[in-house]
Amino acid sequence: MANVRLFDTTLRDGEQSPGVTLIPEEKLAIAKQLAKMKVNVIEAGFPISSEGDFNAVKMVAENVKGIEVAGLARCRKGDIDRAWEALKDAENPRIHVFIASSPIHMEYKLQMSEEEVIKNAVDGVKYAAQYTENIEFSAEDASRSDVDFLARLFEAAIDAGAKVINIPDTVGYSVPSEFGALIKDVREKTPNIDQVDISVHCHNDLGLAVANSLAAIENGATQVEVSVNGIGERAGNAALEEIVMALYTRKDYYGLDVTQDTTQIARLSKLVANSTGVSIQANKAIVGANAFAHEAGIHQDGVIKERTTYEIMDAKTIGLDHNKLVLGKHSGRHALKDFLDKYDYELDDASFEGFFKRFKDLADKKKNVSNADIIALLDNELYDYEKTFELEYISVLTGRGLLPTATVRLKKEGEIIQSAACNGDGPVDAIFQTINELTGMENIKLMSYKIDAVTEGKDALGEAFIASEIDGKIYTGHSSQTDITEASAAAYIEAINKYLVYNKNK
Ligand SMILES: CC(=O)SCCNC(=O)CCNC(=O)[C@H](O)C(C)(C)COP(=O)(O)OP(=O)(O)OC[C@H]1O[C@@H](n2cnc3c(N)ncnc32)[C@H](O)[C@@H]1OP(=O)(O)O
Ligand SMILES: CC(C)C(=O)C(=O)O
Ligand SMILES: [Mg+2]
Repeated sequence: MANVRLFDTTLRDGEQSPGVTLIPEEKLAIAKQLAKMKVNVIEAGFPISSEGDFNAVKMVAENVKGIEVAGLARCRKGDIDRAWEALKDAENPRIHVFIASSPIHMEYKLQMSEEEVIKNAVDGVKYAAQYTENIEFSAEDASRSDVDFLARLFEAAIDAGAKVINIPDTVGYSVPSEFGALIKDVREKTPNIDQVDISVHCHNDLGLAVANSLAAIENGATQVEVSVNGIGERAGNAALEEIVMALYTRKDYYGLDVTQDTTQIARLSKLVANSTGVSIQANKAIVGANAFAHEAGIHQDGVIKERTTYEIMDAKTIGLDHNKLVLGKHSGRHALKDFLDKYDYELDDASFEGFFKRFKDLADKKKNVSNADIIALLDNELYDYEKTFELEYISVLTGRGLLPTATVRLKKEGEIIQSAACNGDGPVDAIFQTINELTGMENIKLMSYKIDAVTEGKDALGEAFIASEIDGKIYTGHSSQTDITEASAAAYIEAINKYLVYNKNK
């Protein structure tokens, strides 16, 4: 059975979501999870755009094997050299060059004629071809371009050496029947198109990214570009989980094999939400909190009698399996290891011992430890990076008629530094003021702060999310603890640590 190749751009277009900055270690953790899910290509970044992004692409290229790793480049020698420098140690590197093809972009942005765009595209593809045969060429804003010009541009790019041509709906303007027809037209009008994969890259400005991508697949697209949770520039990209589950659930209709491991979806989605700070709306298809919840009595009655009355997918298919072993304060290492194996988490021996201790601490405080609690605890330590500051001690004094005061002690590079106490407008503000004083970080602007409960019940774990602006970029932090003041402090410190890692070579 044929299949469509999945090109994931969470780490490139996804990172273009307003307010998202991922440090290289976060990109690596996400890339490893994408590889586990068996996507075909990971676009790890745009190496010329910054030192941090160059390092991230390099880290992914060097460490994630068995998968193609792509880097983006404009049709400029400097971009292509930089992309190759970052990608060269990948097992299967792909250079992705692009140039805009619509009249609006050519006239106002590029200030180039059609012939100049073709020349730049051909020169860019040929220049990339000295490094690798694996070249993808994108015609930015293809859906607002003249189709005869697109066909000429693609013909020239293929002759120059492109192996994949990408047809983006860059501004999410198309509607499904029209976008499907565009793919068909390009196929009919581009004489050498049979030599290459046809890719699509759809944006969600009108909420049609997934529908447009599926229409393209029906009209012969062989690669689809997606991002986890649909994040990306403006309203985002086609959501990976929606495309995969549409093809999987409606195999009867599309007749395509799904080669991805769908059971990795839930974990991937949570990892991306935690790392980017872009939370998932409750009614989001596939991965929203309500996606498998039933509220109405008639539905509940139907599901109790036969699940498929109201469920077209089984939650287990996306990895929301319920572990039968009950883990709690009486569980030992074997049961916890079994849980980690089942959910495919890899911890080395030293990290496992530390995690086992934290699990026991949690079980002492919380009667019922759910799978979600354990996964939230694991998510605190999914990727290892240089943590300059660590929380050593915290206490907060607050109440009616009291001036909220926090006392905090931190470790800096493993050594305990002095404690400090500060007042604030509220207890959380007092914590953050104290951390600012201890770390010497006076230039932090708190953009958002949120506390969620991981599960229900008064002993639920509290999950804190922070987004802070430091030197014009946003850094996020996340932590789950039984004590929300501790979770808030740890999340705030995580954002500071990420800033320090991101800027350490500057
Ligand atoms: C549709 C997309 O998602 S495309 C990817 C968009 N992603 C990003 O832009 C994120 C990363 N970008 C960046 O960090 C910066 O924009 C950089 C480093 C790439 C470039 O920065 P600068 O050199 O300061 O240029 P700036 O971004 O202001 O302008 C873009 C320039 O590239 C040109 N350009 C745009 N696309 C292309 C292209 N595909 N091929 C060649 N030139 C291009 C523009 O015409 C403009 O040229 P000009 O300076 O001669 O007017
Ligand atoms: C770089 C290209 C593929 C892009 O992101 C777009 O056109 O939206
Ligand atoms: Mg895009």
